[in-house]
Amino acid sequence: MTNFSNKIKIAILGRHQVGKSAITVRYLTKRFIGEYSSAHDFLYKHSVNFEENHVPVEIEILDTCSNGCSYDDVIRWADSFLVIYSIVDRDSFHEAEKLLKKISKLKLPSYYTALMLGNKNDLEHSRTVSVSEAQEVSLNYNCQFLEVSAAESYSGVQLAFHSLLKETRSSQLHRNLPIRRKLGVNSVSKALGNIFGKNSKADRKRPSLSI
Ligand SMILES: Nc1nc2c(ncn2[C@@H]2O[C@H](COP(=O)(O)OP(=O)(O)OP(=O)(O)O)[C@@H](O)[C@H]2O)c(=O)[nH]1
Repeated sequence: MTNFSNKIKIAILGRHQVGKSAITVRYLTKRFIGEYSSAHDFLYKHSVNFEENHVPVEIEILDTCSNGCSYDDVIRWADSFLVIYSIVDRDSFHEAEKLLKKISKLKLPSYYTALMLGNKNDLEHSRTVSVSEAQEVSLNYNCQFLEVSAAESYSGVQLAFHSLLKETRSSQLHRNLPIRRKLGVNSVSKALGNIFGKNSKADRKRPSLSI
């Protein structure tokens, strides 16, 4: 049995007015609320079932208020990050990229997961950030990418949170496996050997794939 913490800490980051609170509250209550007080950070504690085995996982979501703070403490605190920009605000996209850069520097060498989320895609007519450039940034920082509208769709917001949570969960599980059970080079090589028949008598002369 593993004895690691059954908790995931998510930080919601992004420029002011991109919809950080709208997305957080939409996920937690399924409702879209147009205006929020944004003078303080809010920490929400919640229990969710997003895995096939239906074991509830404790999550903490920190909805930050973008008051010009550096976020350093928040970045050190969190295991995973929802980095939000608005598809109608280019500055917020550049800020999301800067935040991903900062997270990757501050979290090294520890593992973290991140999802870059373009919000307000109901405002397609005013779009200033294309999907392809956002995809490129997400590839550069090895994070997931999605676009949603907190105003129009609960399911998109739920998908974003659950994709992030699933990735975070599987990385936690993998890191807590005993070393000999992790899929190392040897076991990858062995698995490929099985697939390509390296170990079967009939195929011994087949060129083997070495890693
Ligand atoms: N059209 C549209 N408006 C949205 C959407 N999500 C949020 N908004 C609006 O955007 C504004 C900012 O939303 P907030 O959730 O307060 O944004 P925030 O990032 O938490 O703001 P700060 O705390 O000030 O940084 C509000 O007027 C929301 O109603 C969306 O998906 N579509």
